[in-house]
Amino acid sequence: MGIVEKIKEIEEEMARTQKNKATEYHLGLLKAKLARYRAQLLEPPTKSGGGGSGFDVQKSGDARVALIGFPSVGKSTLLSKCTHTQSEAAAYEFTTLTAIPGVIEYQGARIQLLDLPGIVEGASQGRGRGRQVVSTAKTADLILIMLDATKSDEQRRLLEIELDAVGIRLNKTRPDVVFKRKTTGGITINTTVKLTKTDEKTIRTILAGYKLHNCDVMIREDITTDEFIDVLIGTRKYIPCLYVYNKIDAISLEQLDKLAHEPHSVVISCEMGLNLDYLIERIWAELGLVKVYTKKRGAHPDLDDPICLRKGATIEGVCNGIHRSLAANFRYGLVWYGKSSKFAPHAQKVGLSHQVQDEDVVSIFTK
Ligand SMILES: Nc1nc2c(ncn2[C@@H]2O[C@H](COP(=O)(O)OP(=O)(O)OP(=O)(O)O)[C@@H](O)[C@H]2O)c(=O)[nH]1
Ligand SMILES: [K+]
Ligand SMILES: [Mg+2]
Repeated sequence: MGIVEKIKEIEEEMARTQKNKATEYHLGLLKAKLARYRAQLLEPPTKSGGGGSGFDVQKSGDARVALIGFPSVGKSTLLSKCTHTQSEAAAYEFTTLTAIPGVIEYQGARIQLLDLPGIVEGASQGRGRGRQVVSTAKTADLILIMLDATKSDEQRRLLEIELDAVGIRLNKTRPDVVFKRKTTGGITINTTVKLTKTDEKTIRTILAGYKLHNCDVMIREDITTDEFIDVLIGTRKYIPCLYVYNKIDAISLEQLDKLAHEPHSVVISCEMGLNLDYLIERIWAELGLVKVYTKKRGAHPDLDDPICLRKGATIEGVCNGIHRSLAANFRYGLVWYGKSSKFAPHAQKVGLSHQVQDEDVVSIFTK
């Protein structure tokens, strides 16, 4: 029996099993098995096999944003509107057959936008293009789930299932659980909060299912059984996501209003060019990028050419953004007027490890 069949069998058994106190840990065991098979399914393919890895497109710029959606929702139209790259768009499904990168230039940042082929239900289980698309999504800093506003919201749930199946967790943070393997000493489970969605017995069953007989588990959040399995598997990707509803030119104002008010959603019309600037603002905000202006001695800050960095970046990152060799010759930095300087409007002397904030003005002094 192949892995796909084994997964099907377990899923069927889970569907048959009523959820109650008595079956809780049997279900936990099944979930653990299921997660293991799914992980196997996603192991890198052999050279000849293909299918398991993403498209071979080099990452470029400050961040990568991937477009995921069913065929003909308007992914390629969006890429052509927001970047200088043209991606063929047409009224028939599966127009796009490979990954096509474009660049969004915004606030000094160069954001790579990846147009991808449309996927259908089952993409994560199958071989070939669908798997390649969802695997590519794993490499993104932000996922845009693109939806056709004229179609049912069922499409959204189906896409979420496909991404979930390859280990992507959308708009979630890593569960606050510390897990340590040991060689002896048995299993110790500590919790700092009351567990209402799982219990210690289930957790022990799952650990046994993974043949983990010696480990320390510290749970600091009211997690579910699935979240505990995610911690054990350890390769989950926690990626922010925006739900982009396209083709709003074709729906009523009432429908539009409802979609626009859902969390993490943006409504647009590629064809009519509606709300595209706002979408880019939202992309920027979700990525949490930071732009820093540099200032030479005695000169005004260079406001035209900010350096774009990732959230949490330091002065060292600023140095590398200016010139490769700058960090090696670094003496000290000054942060001017910026939000991270406590002494605005004066300058604060800082070292390489100082974290910069959005819109900081920075001077670097070398040896
Ligand atoms: N009404 C309307 N149609 C749109 C809009 N954006 C795109 N379309 C149309 O939708 C169709 C599909 O657009 P594509 O950009 O090819 O869609 P895609 O998601 O890239 O499709 P695949 O590559 O096949 O997965 C085309 O006929 C577009 O003209 C929009 O905002 N409103
Ligand atoms: K299309
Ligand atoms: Mg396309």
